[in-house]
Amino acid sequence: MESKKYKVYVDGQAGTTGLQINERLLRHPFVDILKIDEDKRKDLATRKTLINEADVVFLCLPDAASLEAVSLLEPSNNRTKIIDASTAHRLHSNWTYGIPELSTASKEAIAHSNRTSVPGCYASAFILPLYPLVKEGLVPSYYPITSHGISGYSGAGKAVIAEYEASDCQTLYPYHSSPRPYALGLTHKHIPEMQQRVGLDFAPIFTPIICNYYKGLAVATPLHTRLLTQKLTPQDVHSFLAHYYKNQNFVKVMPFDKAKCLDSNFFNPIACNDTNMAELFVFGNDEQIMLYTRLDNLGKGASGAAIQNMNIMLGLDETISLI
Ligand SMILES: NC(=O)C1=CN([C@@H]2O[C@H](COP(=O)(O)OP(=O)(O)OC[C@H]3O[C@@H](n4cnc5c(N)ncnc54)[C@H](OP(=O)(O)O)[C@@H]3O)[C@@H](O)[C@H]2O)C=CC1
Ligand SMILES: CC(=O)N[C@@H](CCC(=O)OP(=O)(O)O)C(=O)O
Repeated sequence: MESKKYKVYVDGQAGTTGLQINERLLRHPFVDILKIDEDKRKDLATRKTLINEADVVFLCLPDAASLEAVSLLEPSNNRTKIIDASTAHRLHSNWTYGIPELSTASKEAIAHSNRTSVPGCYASAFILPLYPLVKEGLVPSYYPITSHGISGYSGAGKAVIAEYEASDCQTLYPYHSSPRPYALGLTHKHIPEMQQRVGLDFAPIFTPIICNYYKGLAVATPLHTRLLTQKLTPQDVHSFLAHYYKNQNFVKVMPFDKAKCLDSNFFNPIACNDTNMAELFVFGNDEQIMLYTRLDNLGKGASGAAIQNMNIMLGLDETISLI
């Protein structure tokens, strides 16, 4: 099976996510990349031909363009598999949500799917520790979750990258040098998938912060131990998560010992950069717990996750071209 070469087209291949997917495809032994000419990147007819010729299509586009790309599939085309990096299909019942580590059923669903949505970068980091805790009833579904995230500026796409990297950035955007909280209307676009995929009764209060470094993301979610369904210490929660994810290639629960996972008492949000890992941490005391996840927003937060999902959808080893 693994000797077959699959034709892969990346729609949006000049964007941040598209370029990163392309890098990983170039070292993938079982794919041939279908290229689009630079001047045809937004030409509907050319995109339609490539989309229908491909075995696998990655959509690395704004939401509206992703919806349009799906509409370009010929009605008779049951062969082409689509992996969408945008927000457009993440809550769609005909699409599979691409976090294979959540359960055996999640991975099976991806393996049998022709349509997979790559989760949001903050959403992946939020869902990974909370999903098993809610599923097992340790965190009640009615818990009023509050969470915050920090991300390098590459998460915001090429227009914002250009702002941060402009030679006159200091003059044009004097506030870009400091961390900038945003989405303070509490309607960040990842909140619906966070709530739905974890199975929370209430939308989490989630606030992200964009910072002046290129990539690397961390999401922190505090819990009061007295609001859990049973008496649990941070160490109990750590042991539970470590057991839950013990067989995963790309999700790792890090040592409970702070001396082993902090950098001189500081949490380092860039330590997963250039990997496809999501690393989970549990901190706290008898009263309060802090869940932390870090990942590369361009790796497990986007392009790495997209390739991992493709590997699973094609029945290949999920780690190909990712380690
Ligand atoms: N950056 C990240 O960390 C993550 C991004 N995502 C999501 O992935 C998607 C892509 O994001 P990102 O790569 O950051 O965005 P970018 O803005 O960097 O790239 C988007 C690309 O899509 C192209 N494009 C826009 N409209 C069309 C169209 N109608 N037809 C063909 N191409 C089009 C753009 O062209 P042009 O170059 O001409 O502008 C650009 O190259 C988004 O939905 C984003 O939310 C998901 C996870 C993480
Ligand atoms: C730093 C930054 O701006 N990050 C982006 C999220 C990146 C991402 O995951 O986008 P998708 O939901 O399209 O996958 C944001 O908050 O909008």
